[in-house]
Amino acid sequence: MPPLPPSTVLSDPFEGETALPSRLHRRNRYRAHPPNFTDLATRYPEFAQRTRISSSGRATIDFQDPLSVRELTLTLLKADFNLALDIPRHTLCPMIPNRLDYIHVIEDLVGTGSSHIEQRSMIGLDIGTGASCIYPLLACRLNPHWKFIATGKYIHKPSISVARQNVANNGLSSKIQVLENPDPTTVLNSLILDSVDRDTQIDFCMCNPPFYGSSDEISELRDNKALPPFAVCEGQPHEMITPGGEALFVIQMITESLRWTTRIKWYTSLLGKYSSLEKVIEVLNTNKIHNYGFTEICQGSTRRWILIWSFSGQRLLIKVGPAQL
Ligand SMILES: C[S@@+](CC[C@H](N)C(=O)[O-])C[C@H]1O[C@@H](n2cnc3c(N)ncnc32)[C@H](O)[C@@H]1O
Repeated sequence: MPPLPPSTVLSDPFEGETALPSRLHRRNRYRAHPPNFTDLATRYPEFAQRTRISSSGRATIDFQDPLSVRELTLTLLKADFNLALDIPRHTLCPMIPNRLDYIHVIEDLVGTGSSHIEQRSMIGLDIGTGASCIYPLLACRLNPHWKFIATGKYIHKPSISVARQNVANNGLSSKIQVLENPDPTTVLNSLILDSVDRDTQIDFCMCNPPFYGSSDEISELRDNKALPPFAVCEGQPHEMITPGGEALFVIQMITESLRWTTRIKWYTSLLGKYSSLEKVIEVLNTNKIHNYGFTEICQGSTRRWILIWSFSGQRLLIKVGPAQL
C-alpha cells in the first residue's frame, strides 16, 4: 500500500522555541530548554542543510516538510540521548518531546522518576513499537535498570527488522527484546507474555495505538484541516489504521487484560481523542475495573491522554484528569 501523504496542517511543536509556560512534563528536558536549532546546526551538518534563518535571525526548519522533521528527530536523539537511529522514509517518525512525556508518566507510576528514589529494575512491554522502537530505546537510556519487551505486527516484518537493528546499533540488545506478535487480531498475545518467565510480573505496558479507523477517516480529517501536527511524519497505513480506530484497539487491550490481570501490574495506553477516552472508560466500568485513571500530555497544540488501569491491590496514585504534572 502506498504511504499516506503528509498532512498539510502543521504547527511548530516547540512553539517557536520560546512559548512559556511549557505544558510538557516537569522532568521533560525540553520544558525549560527547547532545542536550540542554531546550535544544533553548527554541530550536525545534515541538520544544518534543513534549516533556514527565520525573521528573528534564528535557525528554524520547515515543519511542513517530512524530511526536515525527520532530521530534527534524528538530531535530537543523537545530541540529547546518544541514540543513532534508522527511521526509514515513509514510516512513522516519532516526535521526541511527547514520547518523553509518556515515559516520564510511566516513571511517576512505577516510582522511579524522583531523583531521590534509587533506580529500580523494571520490565516494560511496549505494544506496537514501530520501526523506531522509540519508547524502549529512550526509556532504557533514561533508566539504565529497565528492560523491555517490544512487540510489532508480524505482517510487517521490515519494521521489526529495523527495530531490532536500532536496538543492536545502540548496544541495547541485552535489555530490549523485539518480538513479532504472530496474531495481529490480539494485542497482549499469550505468546508474548509466555516469553517472559511465568513467575515474572511485567511492571507496566505502554502503547501508542494506531489512531485512525480507516483511510476515509484520515481523508475526512485532512479535508477539514483537523489532523494533528504529528501526521506530517508519513505513517504507513499499518502503523496508523486499525479497524474501529484507537478506541477499539484499547477496548481489546482491556478485554484481554481480564485474562492476564496481575501478570502486568500497570496497563497503560495513549489515546488521541477525548471521545475515545469516554468509550474506553465505559468498558472499564462495565468490567468492574475500578482502579483506573488518566492523565493528559500536551506538546505544542496537540493534547493526548494516557489511560492507566490495574488489577493490583495498589491504588493508582497518579493525579487523575487533566494534570499539572
Ligand atoms: C501509531 S504506531 C506507534 C509506533 C511507535 N510506538 C511510536 O510511538 O512511534 C502503532 C504501531 O502498532 C503496530 N501494531 C498495530 N497492531 C498491532 C498488534 N496487534 N500487535 C502489535 N503491534 C501492532 C503498528 O504496526 C504500528 O507500528
